[in-house]
Order: sequence, then C-alpha cells, then structure tokens
Amino acid sequence: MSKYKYLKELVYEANMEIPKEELAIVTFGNVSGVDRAEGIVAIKPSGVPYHKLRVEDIVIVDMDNMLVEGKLRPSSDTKTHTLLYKNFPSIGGVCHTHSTYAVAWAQAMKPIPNLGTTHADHLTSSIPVTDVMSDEMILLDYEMETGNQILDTFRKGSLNPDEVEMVLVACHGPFTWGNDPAKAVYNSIVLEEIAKMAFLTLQINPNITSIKQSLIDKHYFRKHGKDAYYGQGC
Ligand SMILES: O=C(CO)[C@@H](O)[C@H](O)COP(=O)(O)O
Repeated sequence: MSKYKYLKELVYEANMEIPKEELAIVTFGNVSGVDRAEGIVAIKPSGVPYHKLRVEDIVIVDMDNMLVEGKLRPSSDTKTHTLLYKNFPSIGGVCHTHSTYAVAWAQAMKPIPNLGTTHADHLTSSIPVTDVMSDEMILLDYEMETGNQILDTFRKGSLNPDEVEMVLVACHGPFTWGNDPAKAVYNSIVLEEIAKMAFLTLQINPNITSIKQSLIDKHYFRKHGKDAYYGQGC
C-alpha cells in the first residue's frame, strides 16, 4: 500500500469534482495536493479522462517534478503546480480547469473586474490575468513559464496569494489554489460563477466598471472576519 494513500485519495476526490461541477470536459484540467513534510505532490495523471480515473492512477512527484510513485505520466501542468507550491508557502492544493467563462476572460486577456458582492465576498481586487508569454518562453518551457507568469503577476500587483487565490493565465485558463485540494476546487467553482456573472453584466451594461469600494469592503470583511464596519452601526 502506498505511504501516500491518504493524499492520493484527497487529490482523487478533488479531481472528481471537476466534471461533477462541469468545470472541464474529457481530460482538460487537473488538481494536485502537496505534503510539504514529505516534499511530494500528488497530481492527476496526464491525458486520463475523468470517468476512467482511479485513486491508484494519481501520480506522486517530488518538488523538482521527478517521479516518485506511479505508472502514468504526471499532468503536463505539473511544473506549474510545483512552482506555485514552492512560492506560495501556505497553499495545500492547486486546481487548473478549462471552465468556459473563465477561459473566455483568459483568452480575451482581460482581468475580471469586481462588479458585485458575489465577487467581493471572495476577493476585493479584480481577478488578475497574466501577461502574454514571449515566443522564447513558450518554446523554452511553457509549463514552468506559466508558473513564472503567475508569480510575476502577483509580484507586479503586490497581490497576496492567501487573499487572491485565483488567476487567469492569458490564452490558457484559470488556476486556483487553497489550503487543501478541495478548497482549490471550491475556488475554481467560485471563479467560474464570477466570470459568468461579470460577462453577462457587461453584456447588459457595457459601461459598468466596478462597484463602490465601501460595498466591496463590507462584503469581503464580513465574510473574512475582519468587518471594517463592526461597531459603526452599518
Ligand atoms: O491546458 C492544457 C492543455 O492545453 C492542459 O491543462 C490539459 O487541459 C490537461 O493536461 P493533462 O493534465 O491531462 O496533462
């Protein structure tokens, strides 16, 4: 029996949420989880349709993307996942999907503006989008450079990955994370709904740019326990 059975099961269950929540079809997307003490990552194998996926198919790699356990190839996005674990120290799970509305915003290379309280409940900023990669980056090592593009986006925007747990990779799609694989998938579900609402809002009223900062603050801090308005009778 694998010493990583517990993590494989967590990651398997999280991956099975992807088709259940209609966040991707066929083999698109992947979810991983990390055991920092063991220095390993459990991740969906590459090219396996969700309906055929089994717990024992989940692949174990080390933090340098070397195979530790598994008969199948790890996801093609493994380098992106491990780079995020190395640079975002408090995350325990990463999720990548091809959910329709989030991918549309990523392909349009537009950040998702904060247009309502549904968005504000989860983050105060826009949902960021990475810059487009150079030809050299694409040809050199697309998946590693995808991770670097995410890190650059957070550095340039002074964004906290513990508060903004999601990003749109330009021309590709969403990556989300959280303290465990299930939370990473939850954030992908939320992101897709916010992306859809924002798209429809702008179809109805293209002149909308964002909502009042006070409404953003009220909802975010009420949901995250630091209500800026406690004691102010609002
Ligand atoms: O976005 C892509 C390919 O464009 C990948 O994320 C695939 O959607 C999943 O690849 P595997 O995890 O099956 O290697």
